[in-house]
Amino acid sequence: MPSDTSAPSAADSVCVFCGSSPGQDPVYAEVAAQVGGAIAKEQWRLVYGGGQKGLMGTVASAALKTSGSVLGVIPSVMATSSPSGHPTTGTAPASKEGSGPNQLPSSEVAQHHRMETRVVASMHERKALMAKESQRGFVGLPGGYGTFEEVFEMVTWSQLGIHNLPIVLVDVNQFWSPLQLLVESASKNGFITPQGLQLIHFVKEEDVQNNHKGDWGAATIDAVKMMQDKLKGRQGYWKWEQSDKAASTAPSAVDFSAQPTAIKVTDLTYSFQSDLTPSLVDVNLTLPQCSRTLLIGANGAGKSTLLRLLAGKRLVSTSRDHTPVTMFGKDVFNSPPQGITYLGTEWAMNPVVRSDIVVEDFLNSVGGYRYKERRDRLLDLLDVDLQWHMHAISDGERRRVQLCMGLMTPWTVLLLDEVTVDLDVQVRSDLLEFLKEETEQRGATIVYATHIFDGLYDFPSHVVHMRLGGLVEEGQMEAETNTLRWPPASTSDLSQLLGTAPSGSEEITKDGLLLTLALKWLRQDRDIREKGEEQGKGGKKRGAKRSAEGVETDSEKFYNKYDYSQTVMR
Ligand SMILES: Nc1ncnc2c1ncn2[C@@H]1O[C@H](COP(=O)(O)OP(=O)(O)OP(=O)(O)O)[C@@H](O)[C@H]1O
Repeated sequence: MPSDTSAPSAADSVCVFCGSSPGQDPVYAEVAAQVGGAIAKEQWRLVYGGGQKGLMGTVASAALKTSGSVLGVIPSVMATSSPSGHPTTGTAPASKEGSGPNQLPSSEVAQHHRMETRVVASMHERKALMAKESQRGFVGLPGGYGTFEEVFEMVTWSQLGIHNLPIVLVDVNQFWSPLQLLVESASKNGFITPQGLQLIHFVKEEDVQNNHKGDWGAATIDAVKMMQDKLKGRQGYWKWEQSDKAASTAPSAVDFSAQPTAIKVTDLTYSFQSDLTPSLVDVNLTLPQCSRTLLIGANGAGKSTLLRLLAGKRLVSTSRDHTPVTMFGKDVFNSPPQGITYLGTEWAMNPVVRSDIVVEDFLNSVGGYRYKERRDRLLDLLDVDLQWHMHAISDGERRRVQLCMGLMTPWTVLLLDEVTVDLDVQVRSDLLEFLKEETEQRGATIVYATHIFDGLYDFPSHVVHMRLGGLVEEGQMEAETNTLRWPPASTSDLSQLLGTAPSGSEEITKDGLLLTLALKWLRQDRDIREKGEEQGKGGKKRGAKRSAEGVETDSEKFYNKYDYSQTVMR
């Protein structure tokens, strides 16, 4: 067992979800006790819902009686009171489920650090903490709605590839069998893939009797181990043990509310020509200094237009009391602040940068010698050869020269429009790291539009979804900025954002999450656009035109008009 002075780690902990009622049949309590005892015997720590009553109390007491170690996690509204030394929000107890902290620990148990109860603010926090502290997996004993919900959230996280831990349901009295049937039926009906069926293991009476001499605890431990082996190598990016540390050092932990506003867009509507549908409609956006904002949207959503307007490349009509686009409080067109760098794809099309110029001369001509240290760092990072001739290099190499040139002079705001598209993955990854460092160390601000989401998960601090020239309101959008903070604060926020995993995609890597989210948004965007077109809003219907029967289609008209072979025949 764990020593008296050091608490057992999450790596050797298993989480048990169960009811706070005992159930009608005494067999439930017997089995809960067997499971609690077996976990302790295995020298694993039990993580559970922190309550005193019902199966919760039984499983915890059994683990402690077997000299096990227990961590209870209980929301403050469920705790009748908190033991001294436990954090509490001071909320009055609202539920009878709790009183866990009153019952446990007994002084003897507490002295030996075998029982710890953490009082948390909400049910969401409880689940997240229980999951984080349980890297052996999750066991479901009988219970009610709360237990179902906890079990299913863990299954969903597993399906999304957020974790790769076993989920084992103890089917005493065939308690979970109706659910097993439901899951099988969902699979037969094509809602759960065959791999999805493998995510849950049911411990069956027959197995317990035949192979474990009627000991449900031993059978459960074996099932967890068997599932661990089976799931080895499967995706599960969430490093629970590092998540606190990561959260405290991650740039997303920057208190953006304390940062000055770098970019402010207020009620911005913009048309390229007065008779054209506006390319931007009523855009409102506030981006704090040090932020890295990712613009996500379909082709034509307005990303480039917004970036160009931010760069002051086009005039936006202003009035005395309305300046739609400002940076650090200044009108970007009429009194642009120093240090705005815009890098777009059009640069590479300019004949000048395709002429026979040596890269070294080219960089010197734009003042590269003034920032020698930055220039050299970028030359290394972007793997640029100073002796290249601009007319005799590949598109990707030309892009690297552009980036080197554009990034040499220290900038305060960087606007990137798809310029990483033709970089190889190594250079792109190193570049993103460099850009991140620039925001963290120099307080620079970045807005980045791209359609490539590989390797991008850790990059943005804010995400903006654009559709048909406007910003789309997303679930957990921050009111002050009109953006989605990234990465999501918790795994439940993330799963809420993603909704269900797209069919056929059992495992989504950490990297794949942004792509999954973008795909979901873009599909919704297309549906909405098409519905608008059908209703005569938002332009003509795109795609092939199919006419009603007997009516000549455009392509038939064209064919009949220009079918020269028939003309020749005649
Ligand atoms: N020079 C222009 N003149 C007229 N309309 C334009 C012009 N440039 C863009 N648009 C229109 O403005 C809208 C937004 O285009 P924009 O280039 O900003 O989209 P985007 O989100 O950057 O797309 P992509 O992902 O393809 O780069 C589109 O409907 C487009 O047709």
